[in-house]
Amino acid sequence: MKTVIIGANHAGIACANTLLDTYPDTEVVMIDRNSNLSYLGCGTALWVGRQIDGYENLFYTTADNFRKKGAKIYMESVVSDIDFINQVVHFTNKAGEKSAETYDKLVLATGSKPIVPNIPGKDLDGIHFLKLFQEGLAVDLDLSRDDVKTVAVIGAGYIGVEIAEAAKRRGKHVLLFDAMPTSLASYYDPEFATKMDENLEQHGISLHFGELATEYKGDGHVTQLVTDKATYDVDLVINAIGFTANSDLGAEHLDTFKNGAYLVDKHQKTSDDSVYAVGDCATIYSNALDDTTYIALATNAVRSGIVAGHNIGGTVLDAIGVQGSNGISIFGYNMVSTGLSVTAAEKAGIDVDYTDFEDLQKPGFIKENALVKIRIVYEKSSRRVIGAQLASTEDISATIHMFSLAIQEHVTIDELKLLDIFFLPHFNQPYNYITMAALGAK
Ligand SMILES: Cc1cc2nc3c(=O)[nH]c(=O)nc-3n(C[C@H](O)[C@H](O)[C@H](O)COP(=O)(O)OP(=O)(O)OC[C@H]3O[C@@H](n4cnc5c(N)ncnc54)[C@H](O)[C@@H]3O)c2cc1C
Ligand SMILES: NC(=O)c1ccc[n+]([C@@H]2O[C@H](COP(=O)([O-])OP(=O)(O)OC[C@H]3O[C@@H](n4cnc5c(N)ncnc54)[C@H](O)[C@@H]3O)[C@@H](O)[C@H]2O)c1
Repeated sequence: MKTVIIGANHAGIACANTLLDTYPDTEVVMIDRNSNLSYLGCGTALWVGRQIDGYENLFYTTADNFRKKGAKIYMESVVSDIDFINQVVHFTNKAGEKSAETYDKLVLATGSKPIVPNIPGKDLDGIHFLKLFQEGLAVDLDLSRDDVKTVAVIGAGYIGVEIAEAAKRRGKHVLLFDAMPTSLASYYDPEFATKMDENLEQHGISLHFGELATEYKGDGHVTQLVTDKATYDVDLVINAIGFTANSDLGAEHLDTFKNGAYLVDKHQKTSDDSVYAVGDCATIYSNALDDTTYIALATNAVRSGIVAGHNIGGTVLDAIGVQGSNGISIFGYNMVSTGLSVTAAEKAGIDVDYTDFEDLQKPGFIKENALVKIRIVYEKSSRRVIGAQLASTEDISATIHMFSLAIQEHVTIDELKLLDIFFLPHFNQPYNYITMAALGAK
């Protein structure tokens, strides 16, 4: 059995490792257009903001590691065409040489691409995206220039907020724009997102929400950003208005979701029996929505790669769906969420209620202590938990995993009320915030 994997980043790597480690008789061929693989984009803001020493440790494997395991791997090779009928992948290397590989099974792991704001001036110099390692390098280099004083970040989602913090840490004047009225609006309800907004403002970031960029101006290099409200002098722009699936290769042959992602089943199989799709180029099943959706996260990429690897290798393994669990930590303020916010649930047509609670993490007699804010979202009719949000300067990150499992297992808000949660003053209160929030549910 010969498997060709197009895309050797997180999803493709997870699939290749599963096949190579568990099914040694499988022949694996990997093809990627990039010169590097396994870059953890989550570290870009950390090294650009000088919170870690450098980017070297943000790569967790190499092409040679795959060669050692017996795979054939082509880097800097762009797949231009797939003959799905004869099962052949055509690609071209950096030197312009054309090659082809036949397959028994094909894995599409081509990931995502940043959405480009289609406005005048978008091709000026000094306008960046932040998907690839190389793009992080370019931003880092520009931030090192003394004449770059003002940075505009378009999009206050995860990438935008993280890179705004990084640019501020590099001493720049930072303007952060979003079409929505708050930052992080896709992940948190306004009661939580505004806490992050206060945090950003307290650290000197200038917020421009509900404001749309309409034009970039400059003579070769960007010097001004025009929005529907004002014109700003800027030296650098970073676009971060979301990702969409990179699915051009198979879009005509395979069934796709509304954003173009390949529609996959529980085995990561597409509408073609020989073709699987994993990671950001594929759909994913949301247990909160109880429906197919699109969530671009490295965590989902890895899990879906493992599922495809086992099914191709011969072990039937069903994907169990995801909750879209996520987290962010900005200037020491931590926020985590899973499932749906009230806003997202309403948008999806789910009738929900929610319960909020806020208290110190630990008993008052403990000095190192901080407020924790929690919201649990549940469906009115079934009372199943479908979302949770937490915010604190304490590390509350592990709590969200429990809510992720609760959503996956259809736990109701009433079942959470008397859940056995341990108490130790070093960690939490006897009347801890999860129990108190659950008990407060209508
Ligand atoms: C700045 C940043 C921070 C992030 N932080 C987090 C985080 O903290 N947590 C989290 O869970 N997620 C995070 N993400 C999202 C995460 O990086 C993506 O979800 C993840 O990279 C998806 O992995 P993937 O392998 O599916 O796709 P990709 O990483 O997009 O990889 C696709 C691969 O396919 C190759 N390819 C595409 N087309 C072709 C072609 N025609 N021929 C050959 N090769 C091709 C590409 O070169 C690439 O290597 C972040 C992303 C960014 C950009
Ligand atoms: N900490 C993490 O887990 C982490 C970190 C970085 C990236 N990621 C993932 O990578 C993917 C891409 O991140 P992202 O930040 O680009 O996307 P995102 O979806 O997190 O945020 C995009 C933001 O852009 C805004 N927006 C959309 N169109 C706009 C427009 N025309 N003008 C102004 N604002 C506009 C949206 O309201 C949204 O707030 C996401 O799936 C994200 O979850 C995750």
